[in-house]
Amino acid sequence: MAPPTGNEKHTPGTTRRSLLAGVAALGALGAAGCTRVATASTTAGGDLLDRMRAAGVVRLGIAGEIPFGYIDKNGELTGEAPELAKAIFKRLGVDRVQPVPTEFGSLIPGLNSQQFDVVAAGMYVNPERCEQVIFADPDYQMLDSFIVRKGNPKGLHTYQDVVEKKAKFATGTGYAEIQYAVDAGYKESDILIVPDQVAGLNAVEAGRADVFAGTALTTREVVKKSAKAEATKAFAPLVDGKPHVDGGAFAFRPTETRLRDAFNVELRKLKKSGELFRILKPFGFTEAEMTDLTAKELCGG
Ligand SMILES: CC1=N[C@H](C(=O)O)[C@@H](O)CN1
Repeated sequence: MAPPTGNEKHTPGTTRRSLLAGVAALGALGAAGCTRVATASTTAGGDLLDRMRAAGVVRLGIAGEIPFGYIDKNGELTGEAPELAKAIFKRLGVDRVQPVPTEFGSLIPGLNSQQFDVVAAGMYVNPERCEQVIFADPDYQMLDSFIVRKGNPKGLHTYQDVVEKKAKFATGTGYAEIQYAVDAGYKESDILIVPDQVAGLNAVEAGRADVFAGTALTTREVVKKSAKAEATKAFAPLVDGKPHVDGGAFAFRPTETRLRDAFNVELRKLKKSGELFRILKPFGFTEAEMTDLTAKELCGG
C-alpha cells in the first residue's frame, strides 16, 4: 500500500506539526490496512466507480468523530457520513462500505495517497481544501462551539473572546477551527493541537487548555461524557470579517469527477425526498442544519 508521498500541499490552518503527526498515525493504520483483501484501489486499471462496483466495496476514510463517522460500542461503523455513504453507494451499485480510521489531519493526505476511496468524515468544504480534493455538495451545514470548563469561568463564546482573554486554545489536528482562531489573531504556534475531540475534552478538564473548538455537534456530544466540562452555545466563526456557516461534505481525489458527479446526483435525490434528513436525524442533526449550500460556493466560486 502506497504511503503518503510527503509532497501533499500544506493546508493553511493545518500546522506542519499536526500534519506530520497525522501522517505518522496514518502510516501505522495503513500498515494494518495492507492485510485487507483486494479492493477497488488495489485492482488495476479502469474507472474508480467501475472498480468499486466490481470489488463490491468502497473504503471510507473516517476520523473517529462522534457523530460524523466512528466505530460504535459493538465495533460497527456508523455516523452521519458512513450511513449516508451506505445509502448512496448502494444506489450506485456498491453494496459494502469498509472503514479506514485515521486522524482528521490525515484524511486528505490519506485520500490522495490511495489509502481509501473517499473521505466520509463530515469534512467542511473550504478554499484551501478545494485545492487538494474535490467535494460533493454539502450534506449538512454547521456552526462551531467550544468545550470549556463548567460555568465557562473565562467567559469564552467566540474566537475573539479567546484572543482578548488570552485563553489557552486547543483544537484538533487539521481542523478548520485552527484557521478561525488564527484569523481572530491567535498565534498559530501557541495552539495546542490534539488528536481528536476526546483528547480536547481531556485537555480542558485537566486545565491544559481553557477551550477546545470543534463543530457544535461534536462538542455537544463529547461533553455528555464529562462532569467537569460543557459546550458553549453554537456560533458562526468570522471569515473575512463576516459570520460564516460551514457545510460538510464527502471528498474525492481530484481525478474522480465522474464518481463525485454520480454521488451528487444521488445526494440531490435524497435531499429532495427528505431521506437525507431521516438518515442524519438520529445523529443529532436538526432540520435547520439541512442545506442548499454548494461545494462551488464554499470553494470560492
Ligand atoms: C466534522 C468536522 N469538521 C471540521 C473540519 O472540517 O475541519 C472539524 O471540526 C473536524 N470535524
